[in-house]
Amino acid sequence: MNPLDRYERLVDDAGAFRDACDRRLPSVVRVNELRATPERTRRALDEAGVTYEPVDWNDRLLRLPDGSPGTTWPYVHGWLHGQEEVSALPALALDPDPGDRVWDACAAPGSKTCHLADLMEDSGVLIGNDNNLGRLSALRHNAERLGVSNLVVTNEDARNFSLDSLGIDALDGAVADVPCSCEGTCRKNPDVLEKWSMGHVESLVGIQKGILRRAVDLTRPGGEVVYSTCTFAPEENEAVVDHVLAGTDAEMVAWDAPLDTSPGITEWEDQQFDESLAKAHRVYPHQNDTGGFFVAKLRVGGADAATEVGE
Ligand SMILES: C[S@@+](CC[C@H](N)C(=O)[O-])C[C@H]1O[C@@H](n2cnc3c(N)ncnc32)[C@H](O)[C@@H]1O
Repeated sequence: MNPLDRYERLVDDAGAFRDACDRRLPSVVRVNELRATPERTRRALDEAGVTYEPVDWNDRLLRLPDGSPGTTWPYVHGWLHGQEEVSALPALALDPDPGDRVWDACAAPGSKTCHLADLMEDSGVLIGNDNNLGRLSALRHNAERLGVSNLVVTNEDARNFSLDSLGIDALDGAVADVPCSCEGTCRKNPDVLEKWSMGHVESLVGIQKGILRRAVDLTRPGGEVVYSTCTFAPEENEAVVDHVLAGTDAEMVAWDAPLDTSPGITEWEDQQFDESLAKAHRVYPHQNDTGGFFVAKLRVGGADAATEVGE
């Protein structure tokens, strides 16, 4: 079975959705402002003869029609980081402040961690965690090349993560960019569709719920948690967030995504989800010529939450 068949009834234009899923994904880089401004970086690319096109919804992102930037000197010097356009959404959604204490629960190889560090102006404390030691070396390499110095790297199962050894009582924010069935990456890895099974989806759901729940539990009242996946499967998206909303005092937060998206769904097969799941964003490949993505932003509640966020 091709899992994309399941989503044709969710999208506005099933033909355009399927066509986009069959097309190759454009190569994209993010300008790392810890090293250089977007203007200076564009000038360096001009000097190096690298062709680029601006991404209309974010001037820190550039499309490279001729492919990978890996051998250009602005890349080697950490002015650029190759990452999918939609992969910029979690850090933009969390929008951390300089000085914040932020946890990236599933951080490797570090695209979102390094973007968070950029938005935090390399200050505060950023904890990049992943349970896969091999992938953590890529995170460390990326952080070093991009000049990130506010990062603590940890190698734990995010479901049992503790802040005790870090001397931090609670987080200001967290990103849970969880392991998923990766359907939305089919434009660069068509294999994901061939290997897809409902059993695999079901095996991920418990892990996803555990990681998001831990992120909520570690975050202070009024702090925010972003949950993201690169899959379309509602079982891994709305159903996971719905489960955590029901078991905690966290609430969905409306967030204006800077590109075309569809709202999160509130029913799927025989399941109903909280109406507030409509505040989540689904990104389908044909909407912006990107990969597929899901992002939900939650605010942690509790007695102090309203005053903490100045409401
Ligand atoms: C979608 S990838 C993260 C990509 C990363 N956020 C980035 O932008 O570069 C999911 C990651 O979760 C990690 N992972 C899987 N199960 C985990 C767990 N229980 N605790 C922590 N990390 C986990 C995987 O090793 C993988 O690196």
